[in-house]
Amino acid sequence: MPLGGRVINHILFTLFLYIFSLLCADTLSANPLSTTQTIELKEYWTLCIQHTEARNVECKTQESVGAIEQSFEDFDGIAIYRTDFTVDKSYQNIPLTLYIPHLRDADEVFLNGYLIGQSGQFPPNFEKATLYSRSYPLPNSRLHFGSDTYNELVIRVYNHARQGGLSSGAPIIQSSQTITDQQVASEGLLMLYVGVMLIIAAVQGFYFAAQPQSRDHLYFGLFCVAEAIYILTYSHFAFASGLNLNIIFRANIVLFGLLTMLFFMFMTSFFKRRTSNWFKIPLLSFLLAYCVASIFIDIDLIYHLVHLLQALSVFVLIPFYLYLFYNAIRDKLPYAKLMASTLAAFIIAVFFDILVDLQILPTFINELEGLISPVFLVAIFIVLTLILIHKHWLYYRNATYDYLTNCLRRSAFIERLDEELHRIHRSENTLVLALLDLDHFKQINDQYNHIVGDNILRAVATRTSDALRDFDLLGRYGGDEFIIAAQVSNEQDASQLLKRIHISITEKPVMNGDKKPLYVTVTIGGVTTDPKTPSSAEELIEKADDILVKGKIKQKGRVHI
Ligand SMILES: Nc1nc2c(ncn2[C@@H]2O[C@H](COP(=O)(O)OP(=O)(O)OP(=O)(O)O)[C@@H](O)[C@H]2O)c(=O)[nH]1
Repeated sequence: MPLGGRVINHILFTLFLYIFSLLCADTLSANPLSTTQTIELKEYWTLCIQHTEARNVECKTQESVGAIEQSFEDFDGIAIYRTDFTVDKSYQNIPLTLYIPHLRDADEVFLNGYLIGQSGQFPPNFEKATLYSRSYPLPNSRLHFGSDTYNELVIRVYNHARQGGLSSGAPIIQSSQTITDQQVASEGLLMLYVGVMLIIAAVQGFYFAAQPQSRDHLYFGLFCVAEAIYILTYSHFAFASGLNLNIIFRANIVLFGLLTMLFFMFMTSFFKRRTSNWFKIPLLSFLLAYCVASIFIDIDLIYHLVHLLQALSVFVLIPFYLYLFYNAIRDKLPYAKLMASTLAAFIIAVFFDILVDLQILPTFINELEGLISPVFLVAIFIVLTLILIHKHWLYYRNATYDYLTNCLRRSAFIERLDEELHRIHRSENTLVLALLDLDHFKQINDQYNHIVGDNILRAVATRTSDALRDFDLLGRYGGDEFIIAAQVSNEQDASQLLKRIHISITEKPVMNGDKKPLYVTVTIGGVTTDPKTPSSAEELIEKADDILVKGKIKQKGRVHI
């Protein structure tokens, strides 16, 4: 595995450790029971329903509070959850708050007959407050204190177009301070997630600008922007923004489609898969139609669309991605395994999210919701970003440096030489440019083998580089030819430098495993610039080449200047 891959693997491993420690912390703090005292609500709740079209009311008792469909099937209308509780006198001076985890519907909450809060709106101005948890302060003046006086809690829910009610568990009552702390913490986490997504998007935008043929940077950047906005739709900031909640809800659903589309484009682009148009065009058309339809479709029907997209993700896209991973690993594409495992973690999280959303998991598994916590997703996105950046860096490196000797490639050398010549001319200094050609190298290759030849090329590069200063230039000009450029004081200084390089290459043998040590000889042809006359890189290289060719004919193994 290349060094970069190993480094990323270590980072990945560390991140996963970090995530799991955070997940544990997250799960603990997500359960307010473990931190401060909670006022127990009765386990038994009465649930009454009234269908939109019918007048009669039906009631059942729930042993532990749950979704409406646990007690009544296919319900559409107003459901009323009722329970009672006592509050000890010691709470008289403590502000208390009722916290309801994620509720799909609009709701109104009554304490001892008084409306204490509502989210969303009931018809006729229906607004669906589906994405948010609720917290309602319980006014002390409305509470009855003492262990023998009961308080009545009623939660009216407008359940419409989808099963719901108190499907995420029972509400809790705690000190307002605790609930606020908790909400600030989770809102802070969301905002951190949004910030990280936007930073990643900016980084990807930068890399895309530097290398426009790499569309994966573009798609991943756009994906992160869409993800940031998607997460914002869940924030309390959106809830309190005054925007119509149905509009935020629709935006959330549209973004879900957009994210699916961008993820598909990113995956096919990263794994360089030319997906058949028979697959791609209908798929992208469907996703586009989904996004447009989510804006205009009647809000009652929107969940049918969502279910369609969820089915497409589970039955078509996830198998397709697994097929991509399989092919990439089989073809040994760069980063295939690492990318596949990171993306697989992300896909599992999304798949899990879909199952939680459809409420088809046993309740205890829902506890694992930390899997889709922002910390987990941020870690995945950071790993993806590192992989993309490393891929870009390798691309840049391979375009700039010679793979075998680690010297500049010819084109990169000429580019840097041009810059250096401008600088040298402005400061009226002198530069020496020299070509180094190994003597009888073909013979070495033929007599030993190419691996020995490669070792010699590497050794020559290292020795030359050691003889130069950090800011001098060293490049590989061709097969067994190297090129250097260095600032010198005058021609004599240049000659001394080239002799020093010559000695450092030839004085010691190159050790050749258990075979005998090999001495190499090299011919060097160099020119110096005139501080008063500007010269181009091409002119200088041509002159040095002339001197080298003539030098090789005249006397090999020497410095000619
Ligand atoms: N091992 C190895 N050989 C290479 C590499 N690139 C080029 N060569 C070989 O380097 C040799 C260059 O030979 P020439 O420049 O023609 O001549 P020479 O044998 O060095 O002879 P003179 O330069 O006239 O002394 C060829 O045999 C190439 O196959 C490489 O990356 N690794």
